[in-house]
Amino acid sequence: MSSTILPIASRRETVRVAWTLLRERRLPLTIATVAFAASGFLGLVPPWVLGDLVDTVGDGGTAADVVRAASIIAAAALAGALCAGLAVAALGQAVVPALARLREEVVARVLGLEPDRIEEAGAGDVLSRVGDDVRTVTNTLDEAVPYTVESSVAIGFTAVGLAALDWRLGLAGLCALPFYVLGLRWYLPRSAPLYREERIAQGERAEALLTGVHSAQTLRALGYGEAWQEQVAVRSWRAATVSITVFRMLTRFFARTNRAELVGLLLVLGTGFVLVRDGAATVGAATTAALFFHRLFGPIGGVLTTFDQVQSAGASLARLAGLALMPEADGAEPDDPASARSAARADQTGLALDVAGIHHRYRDGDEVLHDVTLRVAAGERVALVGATGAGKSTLALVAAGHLVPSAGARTLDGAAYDEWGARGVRSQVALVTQQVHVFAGTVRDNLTLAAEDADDEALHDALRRTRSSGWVAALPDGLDTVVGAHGHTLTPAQAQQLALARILLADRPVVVLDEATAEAGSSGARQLDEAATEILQGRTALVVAHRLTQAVRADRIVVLDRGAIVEEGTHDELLARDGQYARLWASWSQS
Ligand SMILES: Nc1ncnc2c1ncn2[C@@H]1O[C@H](COP(=O)(O)OP(=O)(O)OP(=O)(O)O)[C@@H](O)[C@H]1O
Repeated sequence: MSSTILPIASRRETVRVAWTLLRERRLPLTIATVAFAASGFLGLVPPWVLGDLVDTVGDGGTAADVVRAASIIAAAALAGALCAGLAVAALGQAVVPALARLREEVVARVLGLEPDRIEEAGAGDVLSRVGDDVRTVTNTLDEAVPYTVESSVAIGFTAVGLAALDWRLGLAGLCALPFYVLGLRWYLPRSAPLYREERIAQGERAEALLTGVHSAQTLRALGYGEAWQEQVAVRSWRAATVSITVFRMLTRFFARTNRAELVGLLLVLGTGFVLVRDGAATVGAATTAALFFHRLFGPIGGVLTTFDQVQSAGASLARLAGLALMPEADGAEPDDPASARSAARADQTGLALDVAGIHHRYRDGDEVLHDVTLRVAAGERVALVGATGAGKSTLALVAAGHLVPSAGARTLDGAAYDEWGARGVRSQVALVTQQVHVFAGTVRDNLTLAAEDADDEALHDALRRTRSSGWVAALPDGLDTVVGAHGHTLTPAQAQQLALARILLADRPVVVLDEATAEAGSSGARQLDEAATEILQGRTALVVAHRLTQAVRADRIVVLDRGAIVEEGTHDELLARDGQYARLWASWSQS
């Protein structure tokens, strides 16, 4: 299940992460503590003054006594509100920057995740952590945490005040405690797993929706549209069912807290009655005790009702802390075998790439690659062809090191991918996929991503070789034109050409090409084919030939059918064999 693949911090680790973030904010934390305590103390004043007033009136007090009592209550309420406001503001000063830092760390870790790790975990899990979990923790810190702290302080002061009136009244109030504890003991073991289940169900629903939205066209083209809708419906219903179960559990829990309140108040009133009857306490003191206990309803209810929110935020915080505690982006460092090898092989043309016995199954899906073994010799250009859904892109991702296969071995220049490390492989193998991203920035920024130190001459050379010089020169500011989300919009073919130019600048010995931007026969396709020919020159290349013209020029063509290699040879050999490639070629040529 997706949630088990990315780490979740233990309770101790979560507390450690929270404390590490909070301890730099000692001053606002101290102010918050003092202000909360003052507000808790001031909250005792109204019940105490009212109880006192009962005795005063009983002893023949005047209207002036009532006015005095009302003034004291108003002043205490005002001061209490000011202290509570100050406390909440100071708490915000402490926790908001801490949360911002946690969010930054989480985002940094997510950006550093290897694509195959995200693939394995499911983008939904990652997104629900940086989205839902951050939102849950933020909302809880905004409302539930200040409320919980304020309520807890009020409970503490009121309990002490009750006992200070008369220890027997304190004891009577204390008798309600086991009922609250029983309620919590009923609630806690049920709530934590239910909240976790709710979060997982929400993550899976988000993932199903996202996949559906991003791959709508492909799913429809493959005839999976309805099946996927069914999947989304099943996951949505599951998320809704879990939420309904959570709601039911909360209702039963509230019934238990009401029972505890009833028991406590009856006991305090009964004890007060006995004490007054025996002359051990005044009516005023008994009134104060009942008001004290009644005053506990709000804070206790507050703590209990926010308990679930705080617990739920705790679960979210553990998921965020799990990401924050992950080591920073893994991979091989410059002095690892990757660099040593690349230095040793710098004078040679490409590196040999081998995949052997590859099987792959996407999460919850059928196997899409079955025992694929393929060698691309150093400097060789191999084209992968096959019908839609045959597994070409999957094999390309596996070969490029962007997807860890379910089984099988991969080597580069004779050394296993594990030995190279993720960064090591990436330092040798460039991948151009069907999803090309134009980064927000200038054309120059988009190019120098691949080679920071490239000068204008190198950039222009890369543009020329990828047939992009013309349209880049025609842009309002040439190389310095801002493109991407808020800039000049590039056509898909232009974006693809930029991606190819980046590959030239990155200068990797092995290239895996899986682009399908341009329609066959269009001038865009011709230019892209020329650009591709240029970047594959002198490199080991595995090319997913979406347009069969890309296959004709390959040294060898490999035909995939339903996840298995069924034919291999040159264009002429395969045409002569009159098998699957010949049929694909015939239908391609006619279209
Ligand atoms: N991320 C994914 N999650 C689940 N299944 C996937 C994923 N990507 C591909 N598949 C499935 O794996 C199978 C092979 O897909 P793949 O994209 O590798 O085929 P292809 O030959 O490249 O197809 P095309 O020419 O349409 O790109 C298909 O059944 C596809 O639905």
